[in-house]
Amino acid sequence: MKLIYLVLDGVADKPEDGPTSLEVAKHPALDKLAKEAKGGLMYTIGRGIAPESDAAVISILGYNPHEEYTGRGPLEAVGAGLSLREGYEVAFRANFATIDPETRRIIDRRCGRNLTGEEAHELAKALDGLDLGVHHGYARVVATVGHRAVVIIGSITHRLSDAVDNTDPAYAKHGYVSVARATFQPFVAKADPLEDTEEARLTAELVNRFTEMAISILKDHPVNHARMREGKPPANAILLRDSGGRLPRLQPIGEKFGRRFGAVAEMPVEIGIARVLKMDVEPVSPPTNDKESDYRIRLEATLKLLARNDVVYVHLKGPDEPGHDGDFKAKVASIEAIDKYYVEPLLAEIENKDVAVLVTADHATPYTRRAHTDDPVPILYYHPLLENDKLSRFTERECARGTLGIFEHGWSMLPRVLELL
Ligand SMILES: O=C(O)[C@H](O)COP(=O)(O)O
Repeated sequence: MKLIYLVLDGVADKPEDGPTSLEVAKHPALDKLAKEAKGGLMYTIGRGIAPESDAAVISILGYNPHEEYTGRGPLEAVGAGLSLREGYEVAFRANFATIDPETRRIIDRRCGRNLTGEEAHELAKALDGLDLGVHHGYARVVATVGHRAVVIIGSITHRLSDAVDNTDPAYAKHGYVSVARATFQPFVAKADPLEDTEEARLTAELVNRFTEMAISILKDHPVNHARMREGKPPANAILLRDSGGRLPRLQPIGEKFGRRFGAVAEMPVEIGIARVLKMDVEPVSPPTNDKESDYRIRLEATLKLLARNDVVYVHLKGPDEPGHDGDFKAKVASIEAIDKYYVEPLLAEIENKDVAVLVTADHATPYTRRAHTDDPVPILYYHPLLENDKLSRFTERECARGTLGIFEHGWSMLPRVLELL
């Protein structure tokens, strides 16, 4: 039996806050699957942890991120095609953001979510290769998707350390796992060294210099003048988080589970994870406004990978962004689009074939909270030969009734599912 492992980024909400997006959305294909599936719930890393996607995805692919993990930065970097000079470079996930340059108050961490690829590319070009003026320090900057970028802080001569704090106040760094803060002071933070070493002090100094230099360069950049003329928020700062100095050394997933794994990934961090785990990666273009075409491309990639692999991991970003934006209607619409343009034709393709389907999320992004939370996510496991749980729909509350029970840690879920395959 083969397996399609579908992850809907941030699809879960907080049922205590009222009807969830999954409850309100019309998703007949997911519901059809639910009626023939087993259900369950999962804390993707553990209770009390509101994870970012990077550590959560590592976890739900069967790896305990508390054991061997090195942060999101290096994964974003490898997903964007960059490599790191270990010991002398530290990679960060970055956001172009809108701030008040006088007070450093953050107005929008994602500069209106309307930064185009070309704009981001131009802005990154203005910062890439920057000489930081001390310790032979430099910065490499590459724009990825929308307001997202990768920043690498390096030194030609001095060893650096990834033990430095985020300048993005929305996430708290707990070792290598960053956790979304429910509330935070909206100011560009100073990067503090997180250990008492010369390397960490020096890295923090370079990060802070880069942040200041970037603010003064971006302020007068023609892209920002044009954006302001159009009434759009300028991308006049760059916030850093999730430092890491090397890739995690994880056993390739094919070797770990004795099966061939393929991956359809839209965003650099998931592409990076799939590369690190040596999956057969079929990168697809980043999400656009044409959902019908986006999901057709993703379905074609899934079927191509299914022909030559045992498990295909598919990560769809869809519901996460409207969850962050607190946009309930858009979150509902994104679930409906996935159902109509991806799940429904997928089910038609695999009908009467030996293919099981697992559907879940990497974390909850409740539209009521506008951030990731530690709520458990629903799991639906359809296997044509297994007894089903008589669930009526794919929702948080329905899946909670399922016989798979509650997984306390995401990393124990995939081994269990593969055991049942
Ligand atoms: O969209 C992303 O890249 C992340 O999932 C959320 O990150 P953000 O809080 O910086 O938008």
